[in-house]
Amino acid sequence: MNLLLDVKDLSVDYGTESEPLPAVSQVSLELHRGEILGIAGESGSGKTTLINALLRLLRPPAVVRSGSAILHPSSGDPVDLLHAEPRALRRTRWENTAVVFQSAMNALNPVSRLSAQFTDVLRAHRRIPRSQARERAAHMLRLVGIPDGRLDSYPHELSGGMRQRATIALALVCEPDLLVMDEPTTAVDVVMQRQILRQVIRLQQELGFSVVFITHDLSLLLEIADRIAVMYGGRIVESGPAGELYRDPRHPYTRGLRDSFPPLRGPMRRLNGIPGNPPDLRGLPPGCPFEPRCPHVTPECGVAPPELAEHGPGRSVACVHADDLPAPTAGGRA
Ligand SMILES: Nc1ncnc2c1ncn2[C@@H]1O[C@H](COP(=O)(O)OP(=O)(O)OP(=O)(O)O)[C@@H](O)[C@H]1O
Repeated sequence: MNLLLDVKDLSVDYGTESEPLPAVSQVSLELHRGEILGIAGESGSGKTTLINALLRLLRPPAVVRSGSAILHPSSGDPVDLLHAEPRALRRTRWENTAVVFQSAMNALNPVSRLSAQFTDVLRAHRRIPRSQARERAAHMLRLVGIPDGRLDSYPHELSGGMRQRATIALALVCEPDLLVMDEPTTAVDVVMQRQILRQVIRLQQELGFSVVFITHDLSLLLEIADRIAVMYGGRIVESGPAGELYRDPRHPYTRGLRDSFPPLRGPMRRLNGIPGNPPDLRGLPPGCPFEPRCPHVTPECGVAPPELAEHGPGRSVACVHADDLPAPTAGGRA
């Protein structure tokens, strides 16, 4: 089976009092083996809440209201990620799923040598002798360009970029099927950002895992992702093949997001921010959540939140104007 992760109608709220905050609403997505899925959206659009729900890392007051998330690992039975018992969950972590967080550079234990951090994880999940675990650690570090001589270094003895790469190598040490990366390049400069992206793509091609990559920067996703899902106000508002979605966004928010960041390749162009602020999730308008900021708003936008509907092969858009989106105004791009 080619499908690795199947998420259906996932909704997550914060707070259980009378007016909960709907951080993620009815999100459905599929991730195939060997695929890199990018999730983009402004701060507060629900990206982190979504992946924390999938990794079972949500803490109160977060509550999963509804939905399902099934992982189909390359070996073993499917895992119901939202309901797995703690033992099954422990097995799934590192073995099937791994995560690199926003603060990847600080994710390593500062008082433990790299070798110890790798062997601890390996010996908790594989019954292998320490010498073999050490060999595997050295191999993984070599894969991300860190020489054997650094195996016994402490994290503070490594440069920021090296720590970042070591964190990625550690996440991959048990050969997970799924690597989740939440803004892993936010803290590094653009040169290092590109190096890390290239490395992730190379590792992915070599080891064959799937990736969910979260960022607010759509142009960065164009470099790495096969498919992109754009979130706004806790919902997926557009998804599709990365190049197509970037070249021809059908949702005004996707267009705005694209035009807010400089492209990593090609000529410089004028940047246009999205006017207004992200929505207050406790007081969403009755119609499209993007309506108050949308340059193409018409009366029908205010009636009901548009459904995420299919628009051509592999593409879905939640906008009543997806088929007749006017050309961008001066300064923007076609
Ligand atoms: N612990 C919490 N309690 C209450 N509300 C929260 C909590 N964590 C997040 N939220 C709210 O949930 C919404 C979604 O937040 P989330 O962090 O998932 O978005 P995000 O897209 O990942 O943003 P960022 O890029 O800043 O991490 C936001 O409105 C946020 O304020």
